[in-house]
Amino acid sequence: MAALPKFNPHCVIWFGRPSPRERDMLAAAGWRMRIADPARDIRVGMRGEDYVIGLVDLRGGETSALAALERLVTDHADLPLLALTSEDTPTEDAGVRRILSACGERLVAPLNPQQFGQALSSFDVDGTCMADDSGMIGQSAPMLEVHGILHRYSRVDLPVLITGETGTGKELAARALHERSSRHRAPFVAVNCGALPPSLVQSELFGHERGAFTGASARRIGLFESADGGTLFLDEIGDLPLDAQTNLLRVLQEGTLERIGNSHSLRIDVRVLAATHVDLEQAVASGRFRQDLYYRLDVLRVDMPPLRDRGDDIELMARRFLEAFREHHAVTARGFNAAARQAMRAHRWPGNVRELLNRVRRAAVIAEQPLIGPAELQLGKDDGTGAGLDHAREHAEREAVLSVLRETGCNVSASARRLRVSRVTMYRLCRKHRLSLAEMR
Ligand SMILES: Nc1ncnc2c1ncn2[C@@H]1O[C@H](COP(=O)(O)OP(=O)(O)OP(=O)(O)O)[C@@H](O)[C@H]1O
Repeated sequence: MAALPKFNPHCVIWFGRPSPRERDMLAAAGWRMRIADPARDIRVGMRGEDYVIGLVDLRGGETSALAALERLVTDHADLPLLALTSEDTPTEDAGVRRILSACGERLVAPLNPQQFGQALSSFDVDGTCMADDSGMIGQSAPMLEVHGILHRYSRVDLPVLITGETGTGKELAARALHERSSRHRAPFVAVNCGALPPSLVQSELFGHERGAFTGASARRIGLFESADGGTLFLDEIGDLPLDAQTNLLRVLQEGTLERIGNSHSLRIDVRVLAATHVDLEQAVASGRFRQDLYYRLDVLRVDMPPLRDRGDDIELMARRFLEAFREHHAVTARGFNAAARQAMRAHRWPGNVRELLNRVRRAAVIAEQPLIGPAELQLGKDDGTGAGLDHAREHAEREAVLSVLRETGCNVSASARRLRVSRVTMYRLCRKHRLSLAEMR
């Protein structure tokens, strides 16, 4: 069980019906429990020095209980809340979404003692849920979906393909999968396939014997062997040369590998997670990626949503990034003004979370006032209105180009005719909005 919060005594108020196993789990972890009927018993809060967390049990999803739970989260905005859902929770229901977004963290039944302990201990002294162990922040609907998927996928040992634009947190998602899995005590090894020199990829991944090739002066253990018992994360898998793809396929099919210069097969127990920001189906079609390997890797898939689709998470993350930066640096900035918040909402974030992190850090360094404005974030004019309108126009233009390209199957002449622009302008618009015709076709 993970370390529990330092507060003592600590109590979980369970709004719903815990099972005997769940009661035992809490008791074993040293937590007291109070069971409350959300429809009747909603007077909760701190008693003396008690540290109280509310657990909103959304299993079952009966309408009357949901309405009471929604009232509860509204009336107790100060109470740190944890949501518990199951597969039958109507997560698309607007009321359920409101409840989930008010909760710092969501757990999916059946509860596992370790994840439960970690979730409880992730509440800080102010009762704010920080992030899970992997550091993944986000409570928007697309991120709640990702958390749910990661939770389900962490319980099995199959490969996972993680897709998404650059900087959306694919590596973080891979770490979360590892940390929530039964392999979490064994190594997590991450490798960027695109950064490995093609001539060394095989020996980096699978290792080599002394004298296997010129320059191999000693035996070398490959990354697969280093990750034995744990997880190997292959980032930018689309960049893996074809010969290495063949060997990777063999490891996935047979669970064995051979070091270069040694024909002896080694049995290996590694869960492979792979990520890509390019369209692998396109790479298969153009012969750059083995189809059989693609099918092996694409058993389970996680699509990381772009930051621009994550709503309030943008501001939440910006605040957290600023807080984290302030812990180690003496800076004046301690928040964001309304115009900065508006500019952040309007920006399209092509570099996603990495871009947000960098803009916040830079702004924290240069800001001379306690509240950061759009200028420090380099997001347009300080009044916010101009920035918002410009971005809205850009956004509308991109959406128009994208939708006409989709309708015409990326036919440039037909798209140009529909938008009443020349073909040259059509190409210019695609470049401007970073729409790759090759990848979209
Ligand atoms: N949900 C999140 N909460 C907090 N930090 C995040 C989140 N998502 C991403 N980050 C941070 O953003 C940065 C980029 O994340 P990461 O490297 O996982 O993205 P990626 O999709 O793997 O990028 P690339 O495609 O360039 O390899 C990292 O510093 C990471 O810690």
